[in-house]
Amino acid sequence: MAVRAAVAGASGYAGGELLRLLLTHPGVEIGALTGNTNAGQRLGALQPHLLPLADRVLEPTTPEALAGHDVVFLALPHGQSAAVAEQLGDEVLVIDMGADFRLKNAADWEAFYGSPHAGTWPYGLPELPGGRAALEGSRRVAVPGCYPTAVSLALFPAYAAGLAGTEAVVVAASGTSGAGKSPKPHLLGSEVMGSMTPYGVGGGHRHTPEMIQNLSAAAGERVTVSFTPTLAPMPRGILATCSAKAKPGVTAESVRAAYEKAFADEPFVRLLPEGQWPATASVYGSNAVQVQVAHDAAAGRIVAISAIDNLTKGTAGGAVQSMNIALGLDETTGLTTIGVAP
Ligand SMILES: NC(=O)C1=CN([C@@H]2O[C@H](COP(=O)(O)OP(=O)(O)OC[C@H]3O[C@@H](n4cnc5c(N)ncnc54)[C@H](OP(=O)(O)O)[C@@H]3O)[C@@H](O)[C@H]2O)C=CC1
Ligand SMILES: CC(=O)N[C@@H](CCC(=O)OP(=O)(O)O)C(=O)O
Repeated sequence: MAVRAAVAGASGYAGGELLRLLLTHPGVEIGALTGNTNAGQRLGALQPHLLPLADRVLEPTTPEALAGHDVVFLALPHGQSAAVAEQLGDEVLVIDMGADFRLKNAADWEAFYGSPHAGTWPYGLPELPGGRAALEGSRRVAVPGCYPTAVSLALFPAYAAGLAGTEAVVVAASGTSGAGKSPKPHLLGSEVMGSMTPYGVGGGHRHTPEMIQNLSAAAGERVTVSFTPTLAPMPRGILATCSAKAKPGVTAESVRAAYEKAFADEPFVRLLPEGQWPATASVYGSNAVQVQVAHDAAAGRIVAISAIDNLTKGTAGGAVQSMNIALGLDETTGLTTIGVAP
């Protein structure tokens, strides 16, 4: 029997991508769709690509609208999820696509998000060591941020195998949908087209503590991350270029072997054949993650590169993958690794 799922934030980018995936998920029936300023609007006016839902009308995000569902997805801005979640019963599976429950350390949350910490939920990145076990049977899931998904998957094998030094350096380019749908002056078409710009430079980006949390857990010691995000003139996609010092004795073969072992049984992560490099175009609209790794012997560094679709594996696809695990469904149900080209 299908589970009934509500989506709060159905008018946004993350909510829209989630609905695109849920529409073809055989185990899900789509229930209430809620918004904020767009409550009362037809979904067809806001998400014209979701034709089967065009005549559904958005309700306001209230406990009454979200009641009576087996699963509630929260695709709301940071800081909005906790108040909604606490009105939902413990038996409902609540999947937060925002940041509210991702961090374990309250001081990190307060420093980067500037509000009291709401708590910590099981983290929705099954590929991390112990990741699946944390999600099985859970009724709460914190979906990772898009950059931490790309960066953690690129680097954790090197840390889990004890190959990498504790100071990681990451430069990642993201498509503009990562910033959400609400208008922002630096995201006007004429500002973004034909240009690339860094932002959040110097340790200021709120995804930094989340990457540190994941990589430190894999390493078993504190890892630091120097993270520079970059805005790229494309609607979707993240390309993360990550590196760390290679520990003494590391070779190209030992690095390759660690990555082959980490991803051997992963349905969504593809370690590319040597000489082939990840590309955002290859994962567009799919839940796939492309990874490649190299040992730069001259510089003494491990260089790992990943590509994801920020809206799919980076949020909505990751949310569906975690839902499947929490509900005991096949993890890949409703998800594809098949991209769109050209
Ligand atoms: N975009 C991305 O690549 C990723 C996004 N996420 C996370 O997903 C969440 C949603 O992001 P995204 O879809 O990009 O953002 P959008 O700005 O595109 O959408 C925000 C959604 O939240 C609703 N909303 C805004 N304020 C409130 C409120 N006070 N109460 C209830 N609903 C509200 C909006 O409704 P309305 O339009 O009706 O006002 C809209 O549906 C965020 O937490 C984001 O961090 C996570 C990973 C990647
Ligand atoms: C291009 C762009 O602006 N990206 C967003 C990341 C979006 C995301 O996935 O993160 P959250 O879920 O934590 O919001 C940013 O850098 O803030």
